[in-house]
Amino acid sequence: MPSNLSAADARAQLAQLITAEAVVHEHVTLASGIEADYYLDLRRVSLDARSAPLIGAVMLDLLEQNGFAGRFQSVGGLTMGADPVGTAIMHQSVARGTPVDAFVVRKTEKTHGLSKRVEGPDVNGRKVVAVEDTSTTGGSVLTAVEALRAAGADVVAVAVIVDRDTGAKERVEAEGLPYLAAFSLSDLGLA
Ligand SMILES: O=P(O)(O)OC[C@H]1O[C@H](OP(=O)(O)OP(=O)(O)O)[C@H](O)[C@@H]1O
Ligand SMILES: O=C(O)c1cc(=O)[nH]c(=O)[nH]1
Repeated sequence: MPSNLSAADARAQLAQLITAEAVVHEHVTLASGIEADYYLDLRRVSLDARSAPLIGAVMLDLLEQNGFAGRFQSVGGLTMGADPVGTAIMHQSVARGTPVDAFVVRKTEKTHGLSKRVEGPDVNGRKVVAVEDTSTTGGSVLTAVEALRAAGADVVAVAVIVDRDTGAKERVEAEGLPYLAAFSLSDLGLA
């Protein structure tokens, strides 16, 4: 990503790539069991060399614009959709001279080795942001929040790339957490 790209240009380019690469108009069953007539395959952008750096920039901008600059030390979420989002933010934070670490929350605790649920630099006592590629019910990100709290982290916010506008915001806010989304459905021409 060119270092002189403005925040608005990064956001516009990312929206264009999501629309072109990740929106699949197909009948699908979602993680929650809900049926839908489109799917956001955001792994197609979070693992794409053109868009991954834009994700880091747009998500850091979102956090900064909402007052979280310097207020968290680590970022990540429930594997696997969240994993490239957390690492994109980490790499962009390093590029900006304000480094934050990343973590991965396993779906279940590892049954050998150190038996960890949250991988990466220890989150105990740290302020963290829980991220997602997309949220539908918010169930996945709240699973991550629960695991992070159990590991001693102070979760300060939830941030997602795309909000599907199907209840995640309300569920996350009911947990007392700010819910930030870089793109709404209308930003992507889906509403
Ligand atoms: O808000 P929710 O209702 O929880 O749905 C959103 C979740 O669904 C997808 O992951 P999925 O469960 O498909 O698993 P994966 O990340 O392992 O592919 C996506 O990456 C979110 O994690
Ligand atoms: O709710 C889900 O499972 C879900 C929706 C979506 O658009 N994309 C995705 O990866 N998961």
